[in-house]
Amino acid sequence: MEQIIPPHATEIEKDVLSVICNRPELVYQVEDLLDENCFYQPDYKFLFSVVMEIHTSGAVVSQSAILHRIIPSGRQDILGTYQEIKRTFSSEKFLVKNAEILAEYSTKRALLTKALEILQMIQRNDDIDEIENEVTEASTIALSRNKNTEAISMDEALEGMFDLMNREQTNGITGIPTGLPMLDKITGGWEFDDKVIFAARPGMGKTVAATFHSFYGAMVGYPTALISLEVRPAKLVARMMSNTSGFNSSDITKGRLAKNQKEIIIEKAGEAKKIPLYFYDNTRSCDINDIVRTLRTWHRKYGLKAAYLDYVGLCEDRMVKNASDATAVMNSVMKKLTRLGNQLGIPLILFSQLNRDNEGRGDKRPILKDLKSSGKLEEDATRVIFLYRQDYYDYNEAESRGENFVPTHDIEYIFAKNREGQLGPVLLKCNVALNRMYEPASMSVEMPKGYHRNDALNGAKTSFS
Ligand SMILES: Nc1ncnc2c1ncn2[C@@H]1O[C@H](COP(=O)(O)OP(=O)(O)OP(=O)(O)O)[C@@H](O)[C@H]1O
Repeated sequence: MEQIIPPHATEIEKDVLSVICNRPELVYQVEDLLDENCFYQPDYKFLFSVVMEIHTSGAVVSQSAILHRIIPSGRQDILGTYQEIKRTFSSEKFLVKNAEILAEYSTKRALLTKALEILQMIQRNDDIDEIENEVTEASTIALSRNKNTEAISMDEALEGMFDLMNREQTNGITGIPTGLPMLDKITGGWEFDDKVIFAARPGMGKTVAATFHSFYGAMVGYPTALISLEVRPAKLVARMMSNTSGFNSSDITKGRLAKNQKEIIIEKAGEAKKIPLYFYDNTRSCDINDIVRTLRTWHRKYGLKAAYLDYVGLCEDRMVKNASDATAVMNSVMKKLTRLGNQLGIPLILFSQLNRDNEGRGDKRPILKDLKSSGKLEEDATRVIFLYRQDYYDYNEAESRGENFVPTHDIEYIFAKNREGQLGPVLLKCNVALNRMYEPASMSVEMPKGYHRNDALNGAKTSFS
């Protein structure tokens, strides 16, 4: 393939650098417009990164501060370039304009790299879905070009408010129903901009909650992704069929049902076939980049309205150089998920495993501090819900004493963070053997008959019953 020289403008790069090296107080004018990738010439790129490091540390970008960074970095070879840039006179008048030109060149170079990748994929005859994903990423690069300079006008913001205000409500909520009205009352259902973190110790019911809520949302017609990185789809649906049939999920998966019971399961499975619930094959990859790409494809193909991920701590990220740095991996995973949720405009319901910090306390109910070791989870979440079942501890204690144990089926959904909503515990019921959640006043949640769609997010109504 013919070598293509990436578009760049070295003279403008030099001009911009000379202004900010001679008049460092002007750096603020371009700090949101430029990053080091906006510089093509390697020495200029390095010098810019040095200037920005000093600037973001809060220090004055003086000649001595610059030299103090260059000399220990072993890049004395760059001193000549720096002196030359200092001697160059450029007018500050064009600083912002020139910075915009560099940002544009940088976008064009990124697009060129992406376009060459796409070309190679086409030549290799790669899968069309993979190619489409790269094309989507290319348009994201192009769209993000003016993200720092374009304003949303008052008029546009008001239009957005009207869209929210006029959304159709179903059973008093605008978001995706959870299957539990008490929960919907507090949350308004999962909203398009939600990043919900469910956090709990192992065995507290994360997978029960993920399967129950995702099944319910899909059942009432919202195309939903259920990504479990530890339980295979066959076992996840066994839990769902356990809920609808009333047979213990392990009896289903271990082949312990009688013939007539199996017939009931076959009937329930027949009803469930059309439900728009999509499972992820976790044997293929646990890498967040593959998960994000998959969700983008499903959003396009199936019109996804919600995605569940059980659990984020199992995600890997091949882009993080030091894979053993769990905090760096988690932060990168959350950044990618948050960006995806914002771009697709769908709620993400993410599950997280807590470490043992709570176990040493008298009251073992988790608190926000327990999430701290999981990086930016709390920061990025719109809601944080801890799951807590006293039964779990009481069962273990009864067993160690050789006593009988009668479960209360109590489960607490503890809202530790809830944007636009109340905080504190909500007492619900959870029959773990049947994968069934319900409210204390009732025995079970009425699962909708057949599959119907009442799409409260966009007001569209269709029926598939
Ligand atoms: N078929 C069943 N019969 C009885 N108990 C069950 C059954 N299936 C699951 N459980 C119990 O239900 C509890 C919740 O299970 P769940 O898989 O939701 O936990 P989790 O929070 O996802 O934990 P982990 O991360 O360890 O999988 C566990 O204590 C588990 O032992």
